[in-house]
Amino acid sequence: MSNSRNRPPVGIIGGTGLTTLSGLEIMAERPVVTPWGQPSSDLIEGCLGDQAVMFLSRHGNPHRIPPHQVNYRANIQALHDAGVRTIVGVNAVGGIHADMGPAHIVIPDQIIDYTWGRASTFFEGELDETTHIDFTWPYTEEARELLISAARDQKLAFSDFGVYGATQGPRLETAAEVLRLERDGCDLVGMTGMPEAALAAELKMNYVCLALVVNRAAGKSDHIITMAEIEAAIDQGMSGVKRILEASISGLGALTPQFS
Ligand SMILES: CSC[C@H]1O[C@H](OP(=O)(O)O)[C@H](O)[C@@H]1O
Ligand code: HPA
Repeated sequence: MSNSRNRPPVGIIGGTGLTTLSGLEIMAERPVVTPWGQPSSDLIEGCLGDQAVMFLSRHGNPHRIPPHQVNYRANIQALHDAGVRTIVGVNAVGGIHADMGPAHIVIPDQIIDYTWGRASTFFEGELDETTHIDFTWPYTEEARELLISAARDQKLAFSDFGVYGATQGPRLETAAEVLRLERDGCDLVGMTGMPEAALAAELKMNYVCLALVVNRAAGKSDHIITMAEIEAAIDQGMSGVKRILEASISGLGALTPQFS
């Protein structure tokens, strides 16, 4: 049996409400620069149980980088170059689907990208050839199954499906925009799911999203969205997200890399 501490580290990108990862046994904190510039935070190298982990804070630590200004390319490249082959993107989202209310956990299976103007590919500039990756299934199914079985074992309220609509932000949506997202088939709305997932796919990395609903999407409740409501849902739900990470991390570390 392979020693899990010798396996490639699993990358965890923490979002809103997960700027640091409690429970992580920290070994080193590495400032990194990539050809695309600086990632959002230092890479925190540590262990979760017996599995090596590289943690990166998407909005920086402290949380200061808005979703449209995250350097997604630097974040994914930094994790790739640190040996990561599987990434879990943790996301706070608004719930559109009626069953996806605050503190509900979702492991989505699809994305629709509504973002614009973001540096969204590694394949540009002086190229020898054009590259069009397949992106039919944006999340690695084996990784999704590991999160789903961990959520089930932990007896958490969760959904094993969902279409993540990635909006530009940083403002929240109008009620009409959410109705349009719903007509399009979106169950969740967030601002950071893209281009993060596509960039990981371009570098042939396994990628999966672990989403925590922190509010009902605009127009889907009888009140406007407040930061107090979002913080309360994070307080209520983030412990479940961490339990899923802890319970699945060893399996994630053992996933077959798409490259060596
Ligand atoms: C009102 S909170 C919005 C903020 O939270 C989500 O971030 P992340 O996906 O990094 O957890 C959302 O995408 C926005 O950036
Ligand atoms: O309602 C939302 N919309 C977009 N992004 C979000 N992130 C958390 N909640 C939301």
